[in-house]
Amino acid sequence: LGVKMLKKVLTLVLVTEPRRVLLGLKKRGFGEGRWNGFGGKVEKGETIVEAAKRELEEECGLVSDELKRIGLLNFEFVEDPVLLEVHVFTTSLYKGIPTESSEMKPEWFDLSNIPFHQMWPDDRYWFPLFLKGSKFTGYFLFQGHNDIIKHTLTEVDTL
Ligand SMILES: CSc1nc2ncnc(N)c2[nH]1
Repeated sequence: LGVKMLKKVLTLVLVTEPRRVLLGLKKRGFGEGRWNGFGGKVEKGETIVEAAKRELEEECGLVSDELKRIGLLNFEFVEDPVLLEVHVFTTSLYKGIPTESSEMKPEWFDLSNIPFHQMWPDDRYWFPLFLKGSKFTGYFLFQGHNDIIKHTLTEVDTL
């Protein structure tokens, strides 16, 4: 059996206002054409939270001092020996105006109108937990980028 060796630590930030959430349309690369949260890799010498704040500003121009940890998601792709460990954050406290970047085109979505058909398929599972304010941990095994062949998802009190 192929042993899953590599682990990539990534961040994902969901910016909310009372009745809407900010998502970014990925313009190129991994997840292109899907509405994503904002985030990316954790560089050497920065903490996970620092990375989340940096990526948020780089990808849509928003600066937030206060990110709240809400989830830990692990993704595996059967074709690829890298485990993605994604630290999920949310904030409603930020400065700036969502601005298109080379990576992302930001747009606000009403909470009753999340474009799940144009998002990563795992979102349908954990977004409802995020929207009701739960903390969660999950694991999703993908076949390609569209099919989830196995998953676990647990609401937790502490991460
Ligand atoms: C690789 S699986 C994945 N699900 C996601 N949901 C929302 N935003 C992302 N960047 C996501 N990546």
